[in-house]
Amino acid sequence: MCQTHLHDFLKRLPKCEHHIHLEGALTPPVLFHLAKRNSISLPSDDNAFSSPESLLERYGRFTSLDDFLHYYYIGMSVLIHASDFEALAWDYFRHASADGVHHAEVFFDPQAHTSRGVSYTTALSGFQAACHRAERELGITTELITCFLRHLPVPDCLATFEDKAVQESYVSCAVRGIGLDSSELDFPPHLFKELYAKAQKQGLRVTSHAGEEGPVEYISSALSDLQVDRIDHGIRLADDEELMRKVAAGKTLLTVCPMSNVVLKAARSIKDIPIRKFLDAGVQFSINSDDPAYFGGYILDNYCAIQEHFDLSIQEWKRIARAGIDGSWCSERRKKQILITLEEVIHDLERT
Ligand SMILES: Nc1ncnc2[nH]cnc12
Ligand SMILES: [Zn+2]
Repeated sequence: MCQTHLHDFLKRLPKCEHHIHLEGALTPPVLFHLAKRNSISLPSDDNAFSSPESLLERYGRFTSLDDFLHYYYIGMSVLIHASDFEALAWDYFRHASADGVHHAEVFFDPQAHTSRGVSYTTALSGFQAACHRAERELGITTELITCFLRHLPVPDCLATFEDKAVQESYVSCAVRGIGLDSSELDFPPHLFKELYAKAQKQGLRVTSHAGEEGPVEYISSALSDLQVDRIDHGIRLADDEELMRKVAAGKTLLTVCPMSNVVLKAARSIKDIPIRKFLDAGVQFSINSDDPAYFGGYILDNYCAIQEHFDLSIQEWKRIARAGIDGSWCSERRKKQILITLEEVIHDLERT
């Protein structure tokens, strides 16, 4: 198939996105606009903040996950009102829709907002408004996931989890599950055993970032200590063949983010991401954008980057799309609808 046809096929492929931090959809122009409107001063001792262009240029030189997180937490300090959160998420959903996303399970970081005096309800109500609009106007179904910041003390995470407004959002199913993100090294999953046990007891779905910068042992700890349904990133899984076979047999979904891994130096290049090993071992994975405003691309850019470096077959793409549907936390009815679209796209392609 020629490149134009392939790009068209990848665009039409119905996608489920499982690994996108809504705060990571904050582009430099929107960041500067909100800083001005909300009278938030950006660091004056860092030249990167002199203009949206210089900030974007700095994003191209991240040296590690922590180097990125420094800018990520400063960036989100401009989010104050529910309408800011709504505009941010809506901007993401419009891109996602153009890229062929049918279902999106999106992360946000409550502690990064409550710690600077913005209430959980403010952030949640803005995000929810955008989710409802995405369903109404774009036909994208959504689930919200609260991520806990692993660099903060465990008691902080537990207190946030137990907070009345947070609990209400779980009980009402406004939020479907929990995740664990931020600096990975030195913050192993087992520290959060109590949090995850509580979440599961309440019937929440659970996932965790593991094996992004951290070693493969963090993946086994997330599986055994936290009993996660999914692993976010998980590229270090290829370092342990036995665990890789176990993950494949258990059909645990990895939410892989290729462009993120290269930009944050978790992988030297796209070709070093173990896509071929995962396919050969039968590991289920989806392809995601992580923080699209920071890593230079949305979900379709990530699909195209994988195609460019691995030259996958139509049937391999079908397997990836199918794994994304199976590993989603939406209803069985919704999964069936997306599956039908997938069959139609493949059928159309095979006819031409
Ligand atoms: N790639 C990533 N890893 C860990 N925490 C994050 N928060 C936002 N993006 C992240
Ligand atoms: Zn992430």
